[in-house]
Amino acid sequence: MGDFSSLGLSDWLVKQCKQLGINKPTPVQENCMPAILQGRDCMGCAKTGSGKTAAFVLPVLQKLSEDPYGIFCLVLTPTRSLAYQIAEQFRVLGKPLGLKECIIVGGMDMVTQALELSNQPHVVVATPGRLADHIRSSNTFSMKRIQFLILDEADRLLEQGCTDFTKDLEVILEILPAKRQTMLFSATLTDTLQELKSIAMNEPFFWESKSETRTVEELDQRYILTPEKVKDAYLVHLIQTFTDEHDDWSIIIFTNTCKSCQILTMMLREFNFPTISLHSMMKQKQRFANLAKFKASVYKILIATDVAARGLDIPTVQVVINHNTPGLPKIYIHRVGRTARAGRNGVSITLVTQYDIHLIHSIEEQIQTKLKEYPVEEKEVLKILTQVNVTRRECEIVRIYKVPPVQTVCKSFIVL
Ligand SMILES: Nc1ncnc2c1ncn2[C@@H]1O[C@H](COP(=O)(O)OP(=O)(O)OP(=O)(O)O)[C@@H](O)[C@H]1O
Repeated sequence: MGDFSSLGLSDWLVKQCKQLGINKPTPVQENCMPAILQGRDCMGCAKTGSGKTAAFVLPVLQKLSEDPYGIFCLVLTPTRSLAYQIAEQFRVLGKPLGLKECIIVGGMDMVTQALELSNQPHVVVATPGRLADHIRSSNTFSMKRIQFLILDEADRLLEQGCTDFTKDLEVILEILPAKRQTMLFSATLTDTLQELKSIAMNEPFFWESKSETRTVEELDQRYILTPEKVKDAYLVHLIQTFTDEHDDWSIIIFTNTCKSCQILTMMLREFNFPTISLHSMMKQKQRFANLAKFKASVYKILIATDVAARGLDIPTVQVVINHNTPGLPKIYIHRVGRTARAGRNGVSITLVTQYDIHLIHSIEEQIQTKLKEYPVEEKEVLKILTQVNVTRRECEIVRIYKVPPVQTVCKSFIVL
């Protein structure tokens, strides 16, 4: 493996990388960066946590330093928190350039954003919905001269899921110049390859990490088979065990709905676990505040919907628990990819009910890895079962009627 200089990066950028502990390029960086620096469109598909962000940030900064003007680069990404994370990488690595970047996401003030856009930032990082709103409602900025368009988590941007970005993407693509460099990155590009190729108009350089498996080797992937009614007791038992044994570990628990996210958060708090949540029914300010507290390890447990499944890079996350089995292997790959990043170890545990066994089989087939059973002392789980279920019921009532519990059961008898 070469170093960053041999890939064509300038000394000042190599120095910036070193300061951040980025010394040797990862395979996706080593393979994609020379093509990008040569001016080619590029599609990069590499596992979670493998450094895809720097693979596009570094060449853009290099080109920007050669011919700086704004607006030079547009990055689109599916979630607001990811937009902030990407902008942060541009800001830190591009510090010597005096880089002006601007973040355009929903939930924040439109007028302030419009002003920032009209100030000609070098890099705009946006979620498609809010940027399309600005394009529809204002003519105070132009993207006619952008040189780079980057679609991060590109497959998500193009799929027609519960949040459908395709209409907004059409509005955005309409105002971009045809002559530009387009880059598409994700850990799961292959399902939507044809649609993606049509966005990168010039025959793109395509790089995919050669590996049998689609998840990283450092990730220990486990499952627990449990009846639906015992699931929460397993969850409490797991959290208790991890927090007892590893006080420096952070844990993300994924669940499928905002409601479930709220109830589980309340329930784990009743057991005195330092828990915080992230889901789309929360106000944007609250989402940022919660994520910041989790990143700073003020709270060690985050309960999230799939709004946090992609891209988030939090090195302290050692465990991912899937409270529900994801319906799509792709979602599983992104969720468990929140741990075991950049060569670190991590564990994922998926709670599987009798109705989810077929889902696990299709996940295993896609990732080309067999999940191993996670050993649990069942009698310890049964000891807390009634108490956990009573607490959950109380939390459901509190959530509906927004009244505090009439009586709080003593939870201190959980001994593990
Ligand atoms: N060459 C490198 N050497 C060491 N660490 C690196 C290198 N490049 C990037 N990193 C670090 O690796 C971590 C993961 O990188 P990044 O978030 O870009 O992953 P990703 O491939 O985009 O993952 P995902 O698919 O989950 O979005 C970051 O903390 C980043 O700073």
